[in-house]
Amino acid sequence: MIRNESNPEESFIGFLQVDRLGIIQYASPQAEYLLDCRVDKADVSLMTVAPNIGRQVLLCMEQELHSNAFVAREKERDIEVLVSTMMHDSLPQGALCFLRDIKNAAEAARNLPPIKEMHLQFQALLEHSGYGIYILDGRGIILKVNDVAADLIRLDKDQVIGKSIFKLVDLGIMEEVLTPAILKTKKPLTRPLWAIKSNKYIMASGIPILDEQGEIMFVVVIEHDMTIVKELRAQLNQAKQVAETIRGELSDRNLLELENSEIIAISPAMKQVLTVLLKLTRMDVSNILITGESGAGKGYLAKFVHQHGLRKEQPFISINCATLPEMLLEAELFGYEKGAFTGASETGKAGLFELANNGTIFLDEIGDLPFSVQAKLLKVLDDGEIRRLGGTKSIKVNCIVIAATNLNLEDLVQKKTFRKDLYFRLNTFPVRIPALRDRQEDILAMAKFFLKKFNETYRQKKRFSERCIEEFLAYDFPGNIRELENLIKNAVVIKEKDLLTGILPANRIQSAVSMEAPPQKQAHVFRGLQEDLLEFERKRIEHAMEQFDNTRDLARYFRISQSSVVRKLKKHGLSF
Ligand SMILES: Nc1ncnc2c1ncn2[C@@H]1O[C@H](COP(=O)(O)OP(=O)(O)OP(=O)(O)O)[C@@H](O)[C@H]1O
Repeated sequence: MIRNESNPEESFIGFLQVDRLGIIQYASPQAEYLLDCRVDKADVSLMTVAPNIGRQVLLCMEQELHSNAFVAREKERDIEVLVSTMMHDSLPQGALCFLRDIKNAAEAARNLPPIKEMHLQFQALLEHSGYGIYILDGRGIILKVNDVAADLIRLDKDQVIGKSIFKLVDLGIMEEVLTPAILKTKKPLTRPLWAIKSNKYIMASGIPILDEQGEIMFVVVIEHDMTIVKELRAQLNQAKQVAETIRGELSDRNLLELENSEIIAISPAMKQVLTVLLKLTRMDVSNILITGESGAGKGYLAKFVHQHGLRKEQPFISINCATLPEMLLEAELFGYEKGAFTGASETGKAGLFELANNGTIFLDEIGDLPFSVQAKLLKVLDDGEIRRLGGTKSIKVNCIVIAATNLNLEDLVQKKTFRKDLYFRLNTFPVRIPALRDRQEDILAMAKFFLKKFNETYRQKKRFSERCIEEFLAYDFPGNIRELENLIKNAVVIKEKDLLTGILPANRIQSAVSMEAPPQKQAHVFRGLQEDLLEFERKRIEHAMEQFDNTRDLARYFRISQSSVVRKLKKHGLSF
C-alpha cells in the first residue's frame, strides 16, 4: 500500500509512526519529503516538524480514538492524514499515520483508491484472511496483530500490541517466535511452531520489509494453523495401513482368481507357496531360489512368477544348467565375441542374460552349474554386468534371476562343489515346493485337470473309476506332478475302456492300497448295512466292467438279467 520508490516525489503515500508523546519512531522517505524534514536523530517530535498534524494526532490519542482522518496544511501543502492509534489495555501507546498531498492525490485519484478505502481493505485483509498475522517494527515492537494470531496464543490483542516481542518471550507470555531471528538476519524465515496454550501446530513465515538503506522497517509474520494438516497426515497414514492390509487380502483374491487358471493349488501348503510367490512378483524382487523334488513344478512356478510380475511383457528365458558342457554353457549364458573359440560364429552372439534383459532368466538345475561358471554368475548378480567370452567391455543387464534345483545346495556347499557366496546370493528369497504326496488335496484336482486336458486334446471321454481315485490317493508319486501328468496322458491315449482303472505302476500300488485299508475299515463301522452293500455292489460291477464291455456279458457273469444290469448301472451312474 505504501509506494516505496526511490524518488519520493513520485510517491503518493507517506508513513509515520509516533509514540504516545508524539515522538517520531519512524518516518518513511515519502513522509520526510511531504513534511520537508529528515528524521535521522532520536527524539524528533511531530509537533516540531509538522505542528498542525502533530496537534491533531496527539488529540486523537488523548481522546482515545482508534482512528481518525483529517486534512492539515504543512509547508504550503494540504496534507490528508489517516491516523490509526495503537492501543494497549484500551490506552493509546502511539499511532501510525498515513499522509498524502491532496494536490498530487487529486491528480492521482484516478489511479488510487481513497486512503480510507485502502485502510478498510487493509483491515479486512488483516482480520479476514484466515491466517494469523503480526506486524512488528524494526525493534520488535508489535504494531498490529489480528484475532486469529491472538487466538493461537490464547491472549487478547491488547496484551501484546505495543509490546516488545523480546519482553513477551522473556516473561513467558509468548512462546518460541520467529521475529528475533529475522531481525538478526534480515532474511525471510519459515518454521513450524507448536503453540502450547492452544495445542496447535503452526507453520509460521516471517518476511522483513526493508527500507532503501536496507534497514528493517517492519516484519510481517503470517501463521498458518497446520493442525488439520497434521490430522490429515495421521489419517493418510491410517489409510496407507488399510491399503497395505487390502493389498495383502488382494493376494489372497489373486489366489482365488488363479483357481480358473492352469495352476492348481488346493492344499494349504501350495496356497502358501503361491501367496509368497505373488508377493515376490509384486515387489519385482530378484534372486528367488525354488527348491523341491523333481517334477514338483519348479519350472512351472518360475514361469508363473514371470507371468504375474511387472515384467510379464518382457522375455522369459529359461536354461537347464545340467544339459550343456562347461564351455558351451558359459557361451550360452554370457554370449561371445567373434573368434572367441574354435567354431564360434563369425558375428559373435548375445548371451541369454542379454536376451533376458528387463525380463526374467530361469536357471534350472542350478546345483549342476560348473564351478568355473559359478564365479561368473556371482559377478552378474553382484554388479548387474556381463562380459561376453573373448570380449573386453562390460554390458549392463537388468533381469530377475530365478534359480531352481532338486538338490540340497547346502550339502553341495559343504562338499565344496557349490560356492557358498553364490548360494547366499541366490537364496535371497527361498521357496520350497512340497512333494505331491504331501499335498493330497492337490492330487485329485490335478488328476481331474489333466484328464480334462488330455480328453480334449485326444478327443476322448475317459473317466476315473472309484478304485483309480483310491489308488491315486494311496500312491507316493516319486515323480510328482510330471509322473501324474504322464500316467494320465498315457491312460487316455492307450486304454481302450472309458472307465479308467489300474493306471498306476502295479508293483507299487498294491502295497500302497493295502496300507490304506485299515482306515477304510474304520470308516465302515459308522455306515449302515445298506450303504455297505451298495458300495460292494458298485465295486463288483466296476471290476467286472474292466473285463467285459457290454451289458449282455455282464448279465451272464453276474447271473442276472440284462435289464437288471442296465438298472444297476444307471443306479450307480456307470456306463460303458
Ligand atoms: N501347480 C501346477 N498346476 C498344474 N500343472 C502343474 C503345476 N505344477 C507343475 N505342473 C505340471 O507338472 C509338470 C512338471 O513341472 P515342472 O517341469 O515345472 O517340474 P520341475 O520341478 O521343474 O521338474 P524338474 O526338477 O525335473 O525340472 C509340468 O509339465 C506342468 O505341466
